Amino acid sequence: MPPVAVLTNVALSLRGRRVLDGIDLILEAGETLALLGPNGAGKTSLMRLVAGRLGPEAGTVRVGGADPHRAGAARRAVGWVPQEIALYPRLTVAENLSVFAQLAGLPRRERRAAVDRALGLADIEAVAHRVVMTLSGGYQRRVNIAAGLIGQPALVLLDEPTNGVDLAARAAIHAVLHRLREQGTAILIATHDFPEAERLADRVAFLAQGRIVREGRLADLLARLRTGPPERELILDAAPDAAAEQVLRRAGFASAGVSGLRWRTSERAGLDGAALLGTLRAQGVPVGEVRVRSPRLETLYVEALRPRDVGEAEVRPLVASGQRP
Ligand SMILES: Nc1ncnc2c1ncn2[C@@H]1O[C@H](COP(=O)(O)OP(=O)(O)OP(=O)(O)O)[C@@H](O)[C@H]1O
Repeated sequence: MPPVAVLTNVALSLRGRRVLDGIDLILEAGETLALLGPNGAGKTSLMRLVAGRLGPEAGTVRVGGADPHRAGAARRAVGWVPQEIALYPRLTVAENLSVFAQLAGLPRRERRAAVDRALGLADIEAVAHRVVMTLSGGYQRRVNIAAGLIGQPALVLLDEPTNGVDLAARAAIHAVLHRLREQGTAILIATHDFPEAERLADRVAFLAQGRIVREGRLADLLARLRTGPPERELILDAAPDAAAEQVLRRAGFASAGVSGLRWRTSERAGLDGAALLGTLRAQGVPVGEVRVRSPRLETLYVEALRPRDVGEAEVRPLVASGQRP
């Protein structure tokens, strides 16, 4: 099956500033790709290109072989779920979906079935006749997703769909994404939530300053990482004083929480646990326990975004200021 979306050497500038550069990305039919990156990295901009809301400054974007910025059919193959709730607050859920069905160009006779299908996929039939503004934030998010699914798109783009929702709503949204995946829909999801990306994604791409700095199948990336030395996590008996903190930092540890009691290696140094415990204690660090931690997506992300030595630089600063003002 041909890929759903292909981006080739894409560049984009907004108000004279380069926000994406050299983007090559392929999304296969039915796969879920998680886009991770710091604020301002360009995730939303990349999705807007795939949705055809923007055209690239250089390179090409293709959805189902056509340019979504110019071809309506390609645009309609993409369901866009924006980060903010984009619904009519005074209309009911079903009325909202009906409006979105009309906007998606569905003929009148097909709209009712499309609304029912989207209600079912998002598991929100129970609130179909509730006015949107009376719903909880979690339900509004699910309606927002249902609106993006109304035209049965081959590819759905979700921009931080679980941002700010409680655990129950998050689980409900994940269930929607699993259903979509089961029916063969390709999904591109921007998220800051590592466990979410691990749970949902087949592939991940890390974006930093407008460039993809690492991309691959999640299982392959993690497997490669796990062949290296394990990460170490220290549990301290007491918060370290300034001297102990210095020892920890020199040994490559970083604090992993606000209490100051948990520290992790960023270097993944190969020292054995007992030796590490002895060495740190001898230098006045109140270590209670050394744990082995299996490297996770977060480890990959930190590694991928770490500034490289000159000459090895994969992450080239693209714009002088880099981040949002
Ligand atoms: N309409 C716009 N005009 C000018 N600059 C913009 C516009 N929209 C975004 N930008 C800039 O483009 C860069 C990328 O922004 P984008 O929203 O794509 O990043 P992001 O990775 O989605 O960030 P976040 O995680 O905060 O949502 C940022 O520097 C941002 O300030």
